[in-house]
Amino acid sequence: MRTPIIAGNWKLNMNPEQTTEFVEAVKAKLPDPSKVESLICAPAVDLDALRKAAEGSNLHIGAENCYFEDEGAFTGETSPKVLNEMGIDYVIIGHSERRGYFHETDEDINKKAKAIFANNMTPIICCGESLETREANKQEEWVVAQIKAALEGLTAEQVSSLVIAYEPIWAIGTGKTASSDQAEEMCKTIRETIKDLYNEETAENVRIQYGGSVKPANVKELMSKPDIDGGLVGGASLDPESFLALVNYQD
Ligand SMILES: O=C[C@H](O)COP(=O)(O)O
Repeated sequence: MRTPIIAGNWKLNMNPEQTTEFVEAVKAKLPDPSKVESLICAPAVDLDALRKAAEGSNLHIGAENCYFEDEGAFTGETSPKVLNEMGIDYVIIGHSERRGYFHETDEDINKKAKAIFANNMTPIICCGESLETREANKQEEWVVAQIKAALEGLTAEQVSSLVIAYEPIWAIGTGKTASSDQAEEMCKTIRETIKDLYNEETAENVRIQYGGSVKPANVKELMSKPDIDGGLVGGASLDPESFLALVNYQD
């Protein structure tokens, strides 16, 4: 049985003071973690404040990116080793904004996934097609290729424990959500791909989120789909009331 996971991705928003205020506002009202896992992924500069504020609560904490080397001459990068030492649980990798603006490749994403596992954290691997790819009806082959490349060389045990976020680029920050049927269709395809690459047990264990204009008004409908195990939420995760409505969607 997969535990749903609702994650906020704050992107380049919030400072340490706002982070502390946000956590203070939500931490007593988060759902039982056996029912829904609540997670905030924050900019690296806010992670220390996030960890301190979330201590003793049901809030998991994540980073939005990391490098694939633990240390060395890599100016400006974030070490997965240090993220683990800081008590970070999850790291988002392969977000379309990283792929697009920062030229992150499938190969980088695969190396990052391995580095995150080597440092005892869990990757959230993002995938998703552009509007152009969807209009050409090539979205399945696109996403399947991204998944195969990201998982290259990972064990069934590792894949069972990780999270995949399907985020169609045309639905991110646009207010245009994929329909719950479109989201389900791709999440099912991803699960079938993992079954083909590994086995049924691994496919049943892996958690797959949908991301792209998820908000309190549509979360319940999306979460009612059998292959959607959570949401990766940008804009609607920045407000404490909205975040609480998302994580408490079962109430
Ligand atoms: O990682 C989150 C996604 O990019 C979705 O962002 P959004 O909820 O603002 O559309």
